[in-house]
Amino acid sequence: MSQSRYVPPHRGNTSFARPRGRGNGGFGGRWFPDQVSPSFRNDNFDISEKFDELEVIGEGENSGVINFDAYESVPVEVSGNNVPPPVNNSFGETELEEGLKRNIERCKYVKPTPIQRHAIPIASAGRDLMACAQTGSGKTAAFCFPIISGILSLKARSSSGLYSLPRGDGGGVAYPTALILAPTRELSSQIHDEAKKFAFQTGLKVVVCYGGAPAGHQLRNLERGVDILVATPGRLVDFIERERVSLSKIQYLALDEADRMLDMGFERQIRKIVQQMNMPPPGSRQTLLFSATFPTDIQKLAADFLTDYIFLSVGRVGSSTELIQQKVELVEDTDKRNYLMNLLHSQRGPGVNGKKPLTLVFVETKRGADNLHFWLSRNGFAATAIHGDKVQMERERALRSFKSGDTPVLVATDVASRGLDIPHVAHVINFDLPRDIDDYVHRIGRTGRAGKSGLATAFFSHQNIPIAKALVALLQEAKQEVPTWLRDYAQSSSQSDHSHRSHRYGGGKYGGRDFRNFTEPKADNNSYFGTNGNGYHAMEPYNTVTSHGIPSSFTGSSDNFSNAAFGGSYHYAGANTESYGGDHKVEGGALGYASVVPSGWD
Ligand SMILES: Nc1ncnc2c1ncn2[C@@H]1O[C@H](COP(=O)(O)OP(=O)(O)OP(=O)(O)O)[C@@H](O)[C@H]1O
Repeated sequence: MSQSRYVPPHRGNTSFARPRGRGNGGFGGRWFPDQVSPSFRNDNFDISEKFDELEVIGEGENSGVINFDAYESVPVEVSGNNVPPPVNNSFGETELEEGLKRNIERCKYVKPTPIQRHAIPIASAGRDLMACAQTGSGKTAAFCFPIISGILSLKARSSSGLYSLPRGDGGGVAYPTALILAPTRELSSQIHDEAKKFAFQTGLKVVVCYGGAPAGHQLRNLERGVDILVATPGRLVDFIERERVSLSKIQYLALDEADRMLDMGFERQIRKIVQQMNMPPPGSRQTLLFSATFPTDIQKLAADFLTDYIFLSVGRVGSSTELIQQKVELVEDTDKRNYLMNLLHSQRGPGVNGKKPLTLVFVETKRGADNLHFWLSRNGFAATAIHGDKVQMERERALRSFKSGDTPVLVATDVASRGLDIPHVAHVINFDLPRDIDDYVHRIGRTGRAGKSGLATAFFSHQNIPIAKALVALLQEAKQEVPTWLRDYAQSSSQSDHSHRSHRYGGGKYGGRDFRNFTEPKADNNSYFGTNGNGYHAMEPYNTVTSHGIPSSFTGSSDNFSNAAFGGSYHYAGANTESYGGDHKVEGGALGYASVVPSGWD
């Protein structure tokens, strides 16, 4: 892809009315030559070679060593009214507060990543934002920086008597100014750590609340006051209902993995938190939604939480980064274990810096994770497992032991698929492919982060035919080799069209653009898009700037989603409860719709 300069759309018009926002031995298992599956033996794919090409970096070395060139050629699309221009090449150009800038330097962040270049000025200008960028490209800082900076400037005004900024009422109720929501305990803990680093010595208090850990300690932290609260939805609702947290002073709301947070399972809780618990409405708070994937139907739901927002996509939404080398192997279910064993054995060698490359193995169910973990251990592999049925201490222990390299193989459900930033993950293996292509994108995104290369191998069995078409589209887009047999499956699946993904993604295309620009005009568009005061009219396309060519064939999703997705009732196109095997739960929702909670999620 050729590089091209981004031309800001409205250089002359960047002022906004709202004042507030300016602002080891693990692979030494037994070798079973007789168990090598014939297809593996005959395959040209020699994984040990691939590993020689991979960079394995030291703990914490992600910071400051981003290979920015890897991100320069990605397309950037931004749409909305009066879009603030991006900064060029340094954090110095941003309007971020000095205390934060010092911390950015301390963290060795030399220059902003593309998502940061665009998102920071937008969010600093007080604008609502729906932002998408590839996995591992620095989204956490992109929403943390403007929030931290914004609160710091609020505090400056507060100390000069211009503004009152409470943290707590002294009577045990905490009043955070910013709320960052994330879907899993581990991710919220990670965001908390990051935010604390960036808020170092600024006087800001960052507190985290998540389920599975004793509430007492978290409550004591809250009692001491909080500026930025990072939370998982369940624990937060609990604390609000116990009147230990009030959202009435929220000025900033950020949803990380926003599409997941608004998808089935979480949407009800998020609506409760955002719309039914005294949080200031859109327009009186700033809302930032971030993810690597943003299906069109979820974009539409998300519009309820935003006002006059800017849509920003860096890299095609839902696409995987070209930094990850993707392989898809045809492996029947009965062969998967042998295949895996061969892959793990072939990852021989000491690795870089004496560290073993870490391998993350995704499976579909919690029971499957336990079984595979047990089998690997019995066969001499230093492995551990993480899933939603494990108690928090076990989850933390598993992650620690994986990160340290003591158990360089981690078997996981989707609970580990989103957001986790673990240095050294060199290989992601989809032992079971997910049903949803977005989950695949997030899973493989645990490698190839911050400009580093990575490897992802998927075991494709006949059960995965429904995802074939979307997988082919994704591989093509990421300039990866597409096996002929996979193309054939994709072809046959589109003929029989039994893929529910095709409903959601318009036949394998991704919801990669601001849905406001390509929704079919309808007579009742204004009311159709809800009562959120967006002032949005779908007939008039938003100002859209694309930094360089998005292929003309790429015209967004041809959604077949149900109109009902906008109201209280939500229908997941094509999904029914039978289609979810394993240990997915179906819950009757208070709003009268069924919610499917996939295994392993909090
Ligand atoms: N400007 C920067 N300079 C150097 N390192 C950076 C910069 N921005 C982010 N990083 C590092 O890049 C890594 C990936 O960032 P982050 O976890 O925010 O990615 P992400 O886009 O949120 O990924 P995901 O979609 O998986 O959640 C982190 O280790 C982070 O410290």
